[in-house]
Amino acid sequence: MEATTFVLFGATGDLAKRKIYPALYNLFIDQKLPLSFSVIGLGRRELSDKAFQANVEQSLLTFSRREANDPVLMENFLRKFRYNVLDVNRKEDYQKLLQLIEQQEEELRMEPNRMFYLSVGPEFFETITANIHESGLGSAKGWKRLVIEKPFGHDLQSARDLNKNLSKAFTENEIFRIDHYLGKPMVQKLDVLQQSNPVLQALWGNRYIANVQITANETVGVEERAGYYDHVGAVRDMFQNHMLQLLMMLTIHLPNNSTSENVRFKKKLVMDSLKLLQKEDVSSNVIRGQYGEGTIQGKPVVGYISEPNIAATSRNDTFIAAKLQIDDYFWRGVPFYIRTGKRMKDKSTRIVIEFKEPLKQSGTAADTKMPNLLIFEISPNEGILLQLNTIDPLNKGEFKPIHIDFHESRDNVPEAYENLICDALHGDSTFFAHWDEVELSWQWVQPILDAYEENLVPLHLYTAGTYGPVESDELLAQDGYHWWFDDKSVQEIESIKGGQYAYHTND
Ligand SMILES: NC(=O)C1=CN([C@@H]2O[C@H](COP(=O)(O)OP(=O)(O)OC[C@H]3O[C@@H](n4cnc5c(N)ncnc54)[C@H](OP(=O)(O)O)[C@@H]3O)[C@@H](O)[C@H]2O)C=CC1
Ligand SMILES: O=C1O[C@H](COP(=O)(O)O)[C@@H](O)[C@H](O)[C@H]1O
Repeated sequence: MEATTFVLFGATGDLAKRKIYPALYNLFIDQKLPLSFSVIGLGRRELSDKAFQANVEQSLLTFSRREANDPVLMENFLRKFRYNVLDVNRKEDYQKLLQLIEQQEEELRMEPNRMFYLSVGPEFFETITANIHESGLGSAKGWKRLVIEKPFGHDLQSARDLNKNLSKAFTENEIFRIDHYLGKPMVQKLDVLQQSNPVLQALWGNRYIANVQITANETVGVEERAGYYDHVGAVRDMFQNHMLQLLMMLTIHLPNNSTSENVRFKKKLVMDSLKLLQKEDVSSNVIRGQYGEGTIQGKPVVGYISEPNIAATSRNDTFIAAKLQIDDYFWRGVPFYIRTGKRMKDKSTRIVIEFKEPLKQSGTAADTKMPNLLIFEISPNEGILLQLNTIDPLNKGEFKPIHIDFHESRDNVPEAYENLICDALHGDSTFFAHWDEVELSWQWVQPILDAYEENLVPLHLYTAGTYGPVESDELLAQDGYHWWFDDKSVQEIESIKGGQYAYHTND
């Protein structure tokens, strides 16, 4: 891998500590970092290199999933880290940074390849990229890359404005927009599973699939992020990015040995085919919710408007469920139900594919028969489960669902940030959000934002520790379906199977 200077804006922040340093450390242990690699951490506070390295070490001890107690390994890793004070608004700080980088590249005989990672608030993105451009930091002979964290805009117009400004300093091929759901190992496997298994390939589309359910439930509430979250809500925080990315990754049809260009092109096709909602239709296709007080894992929790720094009058959404339709050859007629919420009963991100029931449709008595389900467990557990029907040996004539279940041990699963940083170091943008799809995602979400703004969609209060407002069940019920793995469906299956079915986990 090519020599790289990893220039980290926001090196003293929360994301750097919790995700970026542990990811770099794991890549280092697995020998996936370039041999010639150095990190320059940036922030306003004064820190010596030693103090910075001590902070990095502390974050590894706290957050790394791997052992961080081998002193030699640790020393070798920390030696790669240096710190430099930089205020994003001070032009002279960029000149000092340029000198430091050039000096280091010369000392270490490194090619001038620079990866600029913006782990700072989005309000700084345009200032930083303009200064990288003007200062000459981005003009070296090697390659340059920009890694940015969501949010990529606040609505369609602001996303377009942001992109226009970033494009003045970096080309689209140089911009790596992180959506950490695209780094989750199961999400990265979705296309391979489809491409390399004819049994799945043959079933992939509207001929056999009745509906698809994509869920990302969290048990946590707003935590200490009121300032951010109360302005974005579930629709911007999770739906516009993570949830639509899951939809794209599941539904694209890729050729064998596809490239990042193929992925980008096919994702755009999916988003282009997504039926747009009119503002007036939002209330019949989208359920907006906000959590009230309740109990999570036996502990009482307050409602959203009683959380610290949230106004008692806040109408912010903490839950969204929506019905989407892809109007193309493969998916026409298959409803996609997507939901995500905070303070839900359990922590689970999963995709459930419910297959059509040919026996029921042809009028054959099959009351006890369950539909075939294919479930991709994305996190916190990773696995694939297939539900098939067989005959109950104790009660002939009755169907009994059986489960073919594969689960990956959590220890074997790399963190999303490891995968993504490794890909960015290789210049592979397959699992990053490309501008086309980001723009089309905002375009799809914009009528929802407008309808919320104009209060055209009711805000349903749901009890913390449940599966969201009952209205979200009705969204499926009107089409003859229900959410799988909520209490009702679990009981239904258990009553037939006579055993423990669900594998719910906690945050
Ligand atoms: N934390 C998380 O889990 C996630 C965060 N994100 C995104 O990542 C980004 C960073 O988030 P997070 O780490 O939580 O934020 P923090 O508030 O914890 O950190 C912000 C960082 O920015 C630096 N900073 C602030 N102002 C300036 C300035 N004027 N000049 C130079 N540096 C400055 C701070 O350093 P100093 O104070 O030393 O100047 C600090 O290192 C955001 O865009 C966020 O939306 C995305 C997903 C998850
Ligand atoms: O991006 C975000 O994701 C997290 C949920 O991520 P997960 O990997 O734990 O599923 C969410 O809590 C946060 O609000 C959002 O900004």
